[in-house]
Amino acid sequence: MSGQRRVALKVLDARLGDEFPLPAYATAGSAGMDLRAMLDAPLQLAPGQAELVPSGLAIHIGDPSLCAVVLPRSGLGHRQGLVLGNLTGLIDADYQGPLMISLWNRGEGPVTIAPGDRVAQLVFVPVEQVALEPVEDFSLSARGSGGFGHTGLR
Ligand SMILES: O=c1ccn([C@H]2C[C@H](O)[C@@H](COP(=O)(O)OP(=O)(O)OP(=O)(O)O)O2)c(=O)[nH]1
Ligand SMILES: [Mg+2]
Repeated sequence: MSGQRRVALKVLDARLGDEFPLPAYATAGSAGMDLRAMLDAPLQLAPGQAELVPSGLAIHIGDPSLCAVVLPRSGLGHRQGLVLGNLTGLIDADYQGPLMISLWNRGEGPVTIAPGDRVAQLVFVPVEQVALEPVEDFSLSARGSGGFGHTGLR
C-alpha cells in the first residue's frame, strides 16, 4: 500500500516467500503481522519450558522514531498457554540481527509447534527519545506521588 513506511527486510530462511508467505497484515485494520516459527522439525515445549526460535527474518528499521514489538497471539496465549519468554520483545531501530522469538509454554500441558506455524506477531510502534533533565523538585501534579491502587477500584 502506498504511504506506508518502508522497513528493510532480509529473508534468512528461503522457505519464507516460497513454502510459507512472508509476514503481512491479515486485514486492512490489522496492527500486527504474524511471525512464523522457522524450525527444522516440530518442537515440543513442556510446561514451563522456553526456547528461542528463529523467525527466519531480519529487519533494519533504521529510523529511531520507530521500533517494533513482538507480542503473543491471543488465541495461542489464552487457549494453549503459548506466550513469550520475555513477555514482550522489543526490536530496536538499530538492530540488524536475526529476529528471534522466545516461546514460553506457560500452560499446564505440552505444546507442539510445527515448522512455519504462526506463533507471534510483530507490531511497529512510534518512539520518542527524550533528554532526561535532573531537577530538585517537580511542579505538583493532580496525582502527585500516589500510585499502585491509590485511586481505588470503583
Ligand atoms: O523478542 C525479541 C527481543 C529482542 N530481539 C533482538 C532485537 C533487539 O533490538 C535486541 C536487543 O533486545 P533487548 O534490548 O530487549 O535485549 P537486551 O537483553 O537488553 O540485549 P542488548 O544488551 O543487546 O540490548 O534483541 C529479538 O530478536 N527478539
Ligand atoms: Mg537492551
